[in-house]
Amino acid sequence: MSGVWDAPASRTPPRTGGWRDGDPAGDRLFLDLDGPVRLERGGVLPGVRVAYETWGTLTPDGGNAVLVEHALTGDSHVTGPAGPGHPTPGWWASLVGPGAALDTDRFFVVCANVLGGCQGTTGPSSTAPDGRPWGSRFPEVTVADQVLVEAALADTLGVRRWAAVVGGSMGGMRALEWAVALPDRVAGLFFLASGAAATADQIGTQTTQQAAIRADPAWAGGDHLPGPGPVAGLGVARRIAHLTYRSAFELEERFGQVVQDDGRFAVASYLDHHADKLARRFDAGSYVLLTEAMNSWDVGRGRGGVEAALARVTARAVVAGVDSDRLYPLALQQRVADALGVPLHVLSSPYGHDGFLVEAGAVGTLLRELLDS
Ligand SMILES: CC(=O)SCCNC(=O)CCNC(=O)[C@H](O)C(C)(C)COP(=O)(O)OP(=O)(O)OC[C@H]1O[C@@H](n2cnc3c(N)ncnc32)[C@H](O)[C@@H]1OP(=O)(O)O
Ligand SMILES: N[C@@H](CCO)C(=O)O
Repeated sequence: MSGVWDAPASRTPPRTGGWRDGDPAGDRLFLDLDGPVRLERGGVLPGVRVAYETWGTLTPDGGNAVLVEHALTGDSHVTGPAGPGHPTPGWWASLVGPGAALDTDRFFVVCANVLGGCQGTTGPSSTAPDGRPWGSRFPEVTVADQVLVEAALADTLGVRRWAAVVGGSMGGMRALEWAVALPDRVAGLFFLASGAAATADQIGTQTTQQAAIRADPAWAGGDHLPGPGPVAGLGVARRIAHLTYRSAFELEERFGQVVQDDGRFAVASYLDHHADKLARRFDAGSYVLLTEAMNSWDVGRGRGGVEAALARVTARAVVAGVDSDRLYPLALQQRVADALGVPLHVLSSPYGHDGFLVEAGAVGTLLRELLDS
């Protein structure tokens, strides 16, 4: 397996939590992992900080834990209002809580900001040992590296085997990597709107988004000065990405050729809005790093190919996709379902790839199916 931890976690927090930063209103917990952390592509990090949140209570045997994996611009905040450390309200807010699909009366739910992210876990905007941001010096990371960091978190929390690992989109990649790399630690797998390996179409749109960021003079080769940074480039990247996240049908129904009073096409105004919102809350360095991790995603790398890798999975699996998803079309989930010998669940939705976030009710029904089986 790629990526090796040379040292155990430097802190052993109590089972239901780690240490908090100075903000008493913050609901994130933190774990510091000592390095050196050797990454799949050859880079080394001297240590990694992991920001995470938990809901519910871990049972003494550690068997009721569910790991939720966020997507590209998500973070640890699955549920709850926006607040310190998480600029958006919970992205699957209705799915976690007492009586919810991820029922916190039964399950201990965990979500961590991904390695390379910008909401508390070590990433390009974090401070390197020399006191300056990592910036362009941050090493390339892969999905396998991200899962190994999460495995160290699981060890520290006292979770030997997850009741389920759950994720959509980029989160689905980490969920699948968990089930393949560490099959004895995953009892249930929920794989949604994702694929087993990056497609040329995904790599094409993601490298185009990266080019938009790099074309912004404020990118400064990945070492932008403190301040807003390459917000214009990041905004263009988000506009391109957001179009891939929604369906042509939905955009046509909502916006058509309508021109607003301010002279902008309504659809352009909508994309401007999403661009502005992301540029205010997300680091361009993390955006480039994480899209590159997605570009290099191939669960079959070094394992004899996708089907051979998926043959390692022992978890009960629920595999689902969205019928209008043009970025992660159903054929990608069908391949995973076939290899795992399970049916493909198709969510019917006009919202395209973002259906994995918007159609929370249907997602919850499938989650219950997995967790109650
Ligand atoms: C797994 C993860 O964690 S990924 C992170 C998820 N969160 C994000 O990506 C945050 C960005 N938001 C989104 O991507 C989407 O809003 C989703 C997927 C979360 C939800 O989708 P929807 O509920 O369908 O929202 P939609 O895409 O219609 O956007 C609504 C916003 O567009 C704005 N909007 C709609 N039409 C227009 C227009 N013509 N001009 C300007 N703004 C417009 C609305 O005012 C609303 O703004 P607000 O979000 O600031 O309140
Ligand atoms: N809206 C999601 C889509 C990517 O899966 C995000 O920004 O993370």
